[in-house]
Amino acid sequence: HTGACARVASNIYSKDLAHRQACTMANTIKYLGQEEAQHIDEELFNEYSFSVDQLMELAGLSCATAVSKGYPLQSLLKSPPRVLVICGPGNNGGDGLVCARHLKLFGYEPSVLYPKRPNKQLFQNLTTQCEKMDISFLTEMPEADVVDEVYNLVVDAIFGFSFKGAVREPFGDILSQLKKITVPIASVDIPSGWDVEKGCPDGIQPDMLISLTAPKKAANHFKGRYHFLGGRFVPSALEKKYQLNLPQYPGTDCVYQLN
Ligand SMILES: NC(=O)C1=CN([C@@H]2O[C@H](COP(=O)(O)OP(=O)(O)OC[C@H]3O[C@@H](n4cnc5c(N)ncnc54)[C@H](OP(=O)(O)O)[C@@H]3O)[C@@H](O)[C@H]2O)[C@@H](O)CC1
Ligand SMILES: [K+]
Repeated sequence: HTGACARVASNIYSKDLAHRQACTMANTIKYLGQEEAQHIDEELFNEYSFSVDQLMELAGLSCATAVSKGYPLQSLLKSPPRVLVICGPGNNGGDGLVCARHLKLFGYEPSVLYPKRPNKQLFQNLTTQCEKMDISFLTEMPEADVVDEVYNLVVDAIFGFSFKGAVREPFGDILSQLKKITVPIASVDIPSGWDVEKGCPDGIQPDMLISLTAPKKAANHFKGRYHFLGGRFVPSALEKKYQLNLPQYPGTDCVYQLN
């Protein structure tokens, strides 16, 4: 009888343990490897028929929203509320252009540095939209001391999850200036120059990271103050397939603060 009770108890215990483990798993957001991030990206476009413009708009809006939460207008030390947005040659740079446009609508004064522009209609359109909204485009990267003097923060939209290998110019020079600045850096999806999975101990050290769709493994090495999740566009079937375990975004918000 005692043995039966113990067996029942241990059965209950192991079921309880399994349940708790499942709950813990369910609550643990997945950090993606580079290939997995690229597969999800392809699936969103090919299987779910989203267009790049759609997802980029939501991604860029998430970034501007996260910036406005971490660095509200009234908290900025320098007036006018200038922000430097640095855009790279791929979709991460496109997110930056969208982010700049929303920052302008939120009352910030963004300036964009966009040194390597792809010859694609989407990026030309995003550039025109910014120009028509009186967002200035810089012709070269300011020195670190000028950045510190003029801008309240820098949005790093240089490289995202497709970055590989040694940094090529002009981005090497830009990243070396960013390592010297003291104003905060808000990185879009991945701190630029970091290996997407392993990070980069001597790379830039952003104060904010906005992970899009789901964090990438590099986010394990992020030491800044604010980690936001953005890109609230993942259909639940896709989330289940990749076991992303995304948290519930509050209400209608487009960002979720992870820490
Ligand atoms: N589904 C999602 O989650 C969504 C993702 N979105 C966003 O897209 C981002 C991924 O975009 P992506 O794939 O276009 O690549 P990205 O990382 O911007 O960079 C590629 C560019 O960088 C270049 N390059 C690479 N290595 C280099 C090096 N060492 N040194 C110098 N250059 C280098 C490379 O040049 P190439 O090799 O072609 O010469 C290419 O031009 C993702 O992180 C997120 O922000 C949202 O917009 C929408 C939904
Ligand atoms: K980035």
